[in-house]
Amino acid sequence: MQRQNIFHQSFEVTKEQRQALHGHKSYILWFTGLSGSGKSTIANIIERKLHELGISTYILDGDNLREGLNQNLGFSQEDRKENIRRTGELAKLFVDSGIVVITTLISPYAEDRKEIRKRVAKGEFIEIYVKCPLEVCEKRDTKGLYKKARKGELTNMTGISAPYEVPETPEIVIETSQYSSEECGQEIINYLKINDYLTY
Ligand SMILES: Nc1ncnc2c1ncn2[C@@H]1O[C@H](COP(=O)(O)OS(=O)(=O)O)[C@@H](OP(=O)(O)O)[C@H]1O
Ligand SMILES: Nc1ncnc2c1ncn2[C@@H]1O[C@H](COP(=O)(O)OP(=O)(O)O)[C@@H](O)[C@H]1O
Repeated sequence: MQRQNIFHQSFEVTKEQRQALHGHKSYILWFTGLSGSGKSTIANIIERKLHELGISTYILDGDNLREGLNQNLGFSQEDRKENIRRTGELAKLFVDSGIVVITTLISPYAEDRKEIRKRVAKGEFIEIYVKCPLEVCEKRDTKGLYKKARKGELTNMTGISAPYEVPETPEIVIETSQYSSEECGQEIINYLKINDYLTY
């Protein structure tokens, strides 16, 4: 990899100026959790609520990114690492553009999530652990993936044949087997309000 002839370019308009134009801060709402835990459902609710509050948002969804930007990646530990790294870099660019970016990747490895936290300024990485027991996710099985994994038709399935490392100190934990999706969404909005994330 040739990095020695690369020169970082700076431009006149700053992240802070873009944030001021939008009228709010920009940051990453990084959802992490098992397949079927509720990441996409809650992200959808959050985006709607933020949109109604006049906040500019964008969702980076794991499945959707794998259709394009990350289409050459599978589900080995190495590929997941690259998947998270690329998505983290993309999310960082969204933050620089002044937009609130919501990511909904399983992101099962603690180290990969920590790397992204290190790449952005303090307070710009809000880790949201979507907590839900494997048995509940498996019962939901909205995509039929757990069934396939149990039958041996799908390898490296998170929670079954690949690990999920629970976040140690996430900013927010939501329990989707205990509370309704609206209640979980509201909990995140409350966190953002209390911690002054909804204004500039
Ligand atoms: N083996 C295996 N394990 C887990 N998930 C699988 C697998 N194969 C396909 N899928 C589908 O891919 C979605 C997860 O992709 P991600 O990019 O979020 O995964 S990761 O963060 O790189 O671990 C995941 O989406 P969610 O169910 O929304 O989590 C599935 O739709
Ligand atoms: N409290 C809840 N929060 C989120 N999803 C819930 C909840 N209760 C039931 N569900 C259901 O669980 C499923 C979660 O699927 P999804 O949001 O696609 O999960 P993920 O993106 O983590 O794979 C959806 O069918 C949703 O309707």
